[in-house]
Amino acid sequence: MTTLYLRELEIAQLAVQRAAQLTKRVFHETAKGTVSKDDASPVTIGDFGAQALIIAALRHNFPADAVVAEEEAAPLRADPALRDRIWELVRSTKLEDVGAEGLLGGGVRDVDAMLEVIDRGGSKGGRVGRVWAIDPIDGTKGFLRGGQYAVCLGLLVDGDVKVGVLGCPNLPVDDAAPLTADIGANQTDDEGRGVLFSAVVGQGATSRPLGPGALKEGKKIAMKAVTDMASASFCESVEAGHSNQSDSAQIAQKLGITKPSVRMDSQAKYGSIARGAGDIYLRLPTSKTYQEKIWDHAAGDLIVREAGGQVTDTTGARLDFGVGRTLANNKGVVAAPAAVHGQVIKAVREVLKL
Ligand SMILES: Nc1ncnc2c1ncn2[C@@H]1O[C@H](COP(=O)(O)O)[C@@H](O)[C@H]1OP(=O)(O)O
Ligand SMILES: [Mg+2]
Repeated sequence: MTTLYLRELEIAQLAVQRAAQLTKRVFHETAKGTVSKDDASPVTIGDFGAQALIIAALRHNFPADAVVAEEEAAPLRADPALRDRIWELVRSTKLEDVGAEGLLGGGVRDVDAMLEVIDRGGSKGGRVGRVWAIDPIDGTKGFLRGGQYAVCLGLLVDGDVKVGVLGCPNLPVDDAAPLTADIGANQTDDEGRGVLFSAVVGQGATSRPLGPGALKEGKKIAMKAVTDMASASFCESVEAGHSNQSDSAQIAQKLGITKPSVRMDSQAKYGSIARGAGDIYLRLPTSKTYQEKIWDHAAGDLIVREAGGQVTDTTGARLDFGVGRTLANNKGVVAAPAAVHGQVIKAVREVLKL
């Protein structure tokens, strides 16, 4: 049994668990309407807060590692009221498990340290060394709708994803729960929800309840074998601007898939197919110019591959995480069980004329 990346995995899981605790607090305030639409965006507050907590944990444990994250602190330096609201959340979000909180270094010292850590996410990424990719709230539209979103953390070493962790506070804990469309209804109840997906390269993928208490042992997850395309299910973005939904409908038809797509926000899609709740994830370019961001795919890519899937772009090439902050060498994403991935790519290429 290899123990490679064991410590990275433990810290990443706890860092995501803690950050998700912060986003859940913001999520429930939004759901209850205590954050008005004219207020600073709850997404903004959750994003900055979660990013600060994750980077603080990484710097405490792996001070030499580079970090690629979405946000920078400039807007907070210009807006003390916003800064202070975020600080209040960051200061007061701790893991229930005191030992685990200690492993993460106990949070952030003061408000200036918070601004400083948020700004530590500016690495250019690249092919060399250790780089953590963070999306503090992936699926911001889902977060606002009361639907799916994910706290995402991946470790790249020399451009390859080695560790991936996804916290999905609004997915069912139960791996066998059927795949349903984005809830989108400002649900306020965490009962039965919240799952933490993890993978380490070569060691498989797991799921476990996201908490709030001490993390339980993970259960191995695996993609479901697709024996009959007619009954396969595929998922895609809720946002038509993120993935071309008419192309996906044509591809599904070509494959003989008869069920309508399941639309959900965020990398919860990767987690859902990895545990066999869905079968195929299609993300089809809507523009020639958009470059996917590494933090939107690093964790999901590894979790699906370690669960028996294959993840490529629309041409069938593996996602290249070593070219910087974006997946500049790739267009779109096609994730499916390894046994049928080639068949899916063939249909994708025919419809997109690649
Ligand atoms: N034109 C686009 N094509 C693909 N993805 C996009 C596009 N514009 C934004 N995104 C990204 O899609 C992600 C959400 O994906 P999903 O639809 O699967 O929930 C967000 O991280 C968002 O990035 P950003 O946060 O920069 O807006
Ligand atoms: Mg994102």
